[in-house]
Amino acid sequence: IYVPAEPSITSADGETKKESQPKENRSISSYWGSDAWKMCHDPDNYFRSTPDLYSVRLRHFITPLDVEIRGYNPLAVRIVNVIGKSTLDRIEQRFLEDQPEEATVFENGTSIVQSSRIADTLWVPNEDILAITLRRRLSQFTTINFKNAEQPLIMSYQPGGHYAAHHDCFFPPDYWHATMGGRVATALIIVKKAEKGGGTVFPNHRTVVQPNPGDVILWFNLNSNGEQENDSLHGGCPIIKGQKMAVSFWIRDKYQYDLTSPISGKSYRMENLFGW
Ligand SMILES: O=C(O)CCC(=O)C(=O)O
Ligand SMILES: [Fe+2]
Repeated sequence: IYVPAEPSITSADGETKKESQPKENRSISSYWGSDAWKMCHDPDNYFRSTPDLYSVRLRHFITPLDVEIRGYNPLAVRIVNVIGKSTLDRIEQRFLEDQPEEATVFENGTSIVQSSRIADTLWVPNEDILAITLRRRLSQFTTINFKNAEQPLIMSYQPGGHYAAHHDCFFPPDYWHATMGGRVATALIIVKKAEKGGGTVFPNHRTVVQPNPGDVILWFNLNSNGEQENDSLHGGCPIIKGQKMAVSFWIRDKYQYDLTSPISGKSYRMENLFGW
């Protein structure tokens, strides 16, 4: 396959700028719909909520790959235990050694601090050996071209931290859209798991994913026409106790030569993601 030159995407607005401003005096629950909020606080009741939800063990070359399907349309999966402990330690170490910043949300063309998202975040440059290692590993078991992803973002959530339900794609399109396309999919590596709370909720799939360190949650935000999948709505549930750490890869839809859909205008499916 043809592998394009590595793009050097930074943040959504093309540079990591941030406007520091005080947090509004607003409760975090006010950023959530009551339904999603309820799901976040009762994750066990939102596991097997769809009748055809199941786990599969794929034979990926010789490696077994356990995949928990949490939503079909669009696809949202949990891939179990695919990132090794030493790699997770490296991620955590980097976060501790470097200088994380307050998380921002992208609104009206600029990145702002807002209490719809409370976390500490650290971008890992694309050319950094850690980013290269992670991309290489993620490329081993999916058809996605991780070279066409934004630089990975390490996120740490403490009690009170959360990321209210949202879509990952930008409308109107962001700075990178013209050259790299939209955020077709998101891969979230789980580094540390909160003791209580901190699942990833997909309100329209009616499910809360409660992954373990080493798992990857992967979902599609766009269909093969580049249109937003409304049911890709998701959020990071509030942390009640402990700390959650994860790494996000927002994957752009240009140069995804192996991630093709036979049916134009339709959602990506398992066979597109795992390539059989
Ligand atoms: O922390 C989570 O569970 C969700 C993170 C998220 O929404 C994202 O990285 O786009
Ligand atoms: Fe997101």
